Amino acid sequence: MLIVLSGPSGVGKGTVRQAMLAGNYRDFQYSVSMTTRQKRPGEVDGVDYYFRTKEEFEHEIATGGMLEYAQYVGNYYGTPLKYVNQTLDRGKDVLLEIEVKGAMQVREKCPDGVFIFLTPPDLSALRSRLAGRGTEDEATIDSRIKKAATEIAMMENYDYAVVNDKVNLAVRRIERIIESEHLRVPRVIDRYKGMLAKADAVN
Ligand SMILES: Nc1ncnc2c1ncn2[C@@H]1O[C@H](COP(=O)(O)OP(=O)(O)OP(=O)(O)O)[C@@H](O)[C@H]1O
Ligand SMILES: Nc1nc2c(ncn2[C@@H]2O[C@H](COP(=O)(O)O)[C@@H](O)[C@H]2O)c(=O)[nH]1
Repeated sequence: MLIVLSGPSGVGKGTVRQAMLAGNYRDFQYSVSMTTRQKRPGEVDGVDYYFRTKEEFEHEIATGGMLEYAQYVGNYYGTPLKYVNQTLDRGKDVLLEIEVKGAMQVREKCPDGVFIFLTPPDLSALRSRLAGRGTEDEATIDSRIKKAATEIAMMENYDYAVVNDKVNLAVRRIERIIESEHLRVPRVIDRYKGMLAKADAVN
């Protein structure tokens, strides 16, 4: 199952994902994105992002290497296609943490994905989270907050909205969504088809 988690910058997507991976629900693989933005202190290439030049990123786009991509506050961000395909083929859930324009491209290509929008309790919480993170200057925080309003207006295109008031509560809400999505009859039938195909191959 492809799980897409969006929400304005600073809402806490990365924090919630890390809390999920540190807790009981770890049954998904995180897709590391590619970006042309500068590495922040402590970020590691291949772990936080694949940090690439604009030319390298554009080469990936031109050669069909991206599932989706978008420009966000002056930089490219995108999802490498190969990892997503390989991981889904292995029967694992994949989590994408991406902004709204990219998510809508994924919606077109993978309509049976699960699209979750993480919202802040209010815009002032968003600003104080971004400021508290200390990774952007004041002007960049302003650009990101400005973008947040249009991003929140895109929420109607998602399947679920989750408020990130408290990290542990947001984690629980997302886990419940994933668990019940796994029980949807078309997905269960798909899993049975896979099992039956394997049994046929053995007999
Ligand atoms: N529920 C919460 N309550 C208070 N602070 C939070 C909460 N969730 C996250 N934060 C804090 O908000 C800041 C931004 O969180 P985080 O980096 O996870 O956001 P993000 O949505 O992944 O941002 P970006 O899209 O820019 O990567 C961090 O300092 C984090 O510790
Ligand atoms: N469309 C995509 N958006 C992405 C991807 N990876 C991250 N993002 C989003 O970009 C902004 C800014 O991120 P930051 O790390 O510079 O704070 C944020 O909304 C991310 O979710 C991607 O692969 N595709």
